[in-house]
Amino acid sequence: MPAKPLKLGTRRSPLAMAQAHEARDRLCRAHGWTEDAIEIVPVLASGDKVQDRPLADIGGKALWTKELDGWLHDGSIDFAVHSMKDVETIRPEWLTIAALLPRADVRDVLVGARSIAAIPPGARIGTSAPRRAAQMLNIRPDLTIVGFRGNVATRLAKLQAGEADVTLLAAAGLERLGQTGVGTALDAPEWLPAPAQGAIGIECRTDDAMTRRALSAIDHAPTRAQVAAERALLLALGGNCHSPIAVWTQGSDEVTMTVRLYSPDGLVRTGGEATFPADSNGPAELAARLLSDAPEAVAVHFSGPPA
Ligand SMILES: NCc1[nH]cc(CCC(=O)O)c1CC(=O)O
Repeated sequence: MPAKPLKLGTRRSPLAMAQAHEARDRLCRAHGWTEDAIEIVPVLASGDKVQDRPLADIGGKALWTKELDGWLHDGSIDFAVHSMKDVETIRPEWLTIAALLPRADVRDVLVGARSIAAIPPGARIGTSAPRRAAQMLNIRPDLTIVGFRGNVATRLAKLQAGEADVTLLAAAGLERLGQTGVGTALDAPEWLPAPAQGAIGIECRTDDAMTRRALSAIDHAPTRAQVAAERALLLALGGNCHSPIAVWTQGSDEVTMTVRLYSPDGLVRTGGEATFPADSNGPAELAARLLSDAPEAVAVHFSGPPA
């Protein structure tokens, strides 16, 4: 057992809490600790406080980690558990992603229709994610997008209340909330997930050797390989949460990445696929190739690699 309980910081949405419990269970199991070795410390994140506007318009992914980053920095917590999909591509040096838990189902789930083809003409799709909106409009330009923020239960309730006809949710989130019967999972390569979807990451202070060592015991190498490749791709594309990008990675030592970039209205799309060793320059090379091929309507949403 650690000398005193380790403090695990998490957002307090039901999904974030489920993920925090999964992290605690895995860590205790790996080290033979009892549950009281880890104290769960929940926070209401800025991203959860503002529900009426798209995240991309109010400050982006930083709003999911701002409070927990502060608590890590001042020592109020020892580590923080995040959906890697929500963690910015560039993180401060003093933070380290010390563990990635085994990736869950990476797919999106369509709720409200049995398939994309079965969605009635002109139906309203509830989503605030640029990738989901663009991907759907690319396949079904007749559909209308309506903004749809909030946690999983809120979005399902909004759908029930008729605020939209169809919505899209991550299979991983539904699974972790025990809602496995909901909707139809959409398969690649027709429909691609978001970078790092389905992966839970644990961050701690880079100089906290003890916590890093404890977390390394539950790091899942294949997930790390895929998430690292997807984050390297995002970095080299200069994408942010406004940029409609979809990516699907298979493999671990050697990875195959299938990528699509869109204009926000979904009308213009470019894409590519490549296979390379996970720890190579492959993601950056693929990004450079995609950007050099990208039509203007797509390219303006990607700024390229940082200078
Ligand atoms: N954008 C919010 C968010 N961040 C992570 C997940 C689901 C879990 C995951 O992808 O790891 C969700 C909900 C959703 O997209 O339906």
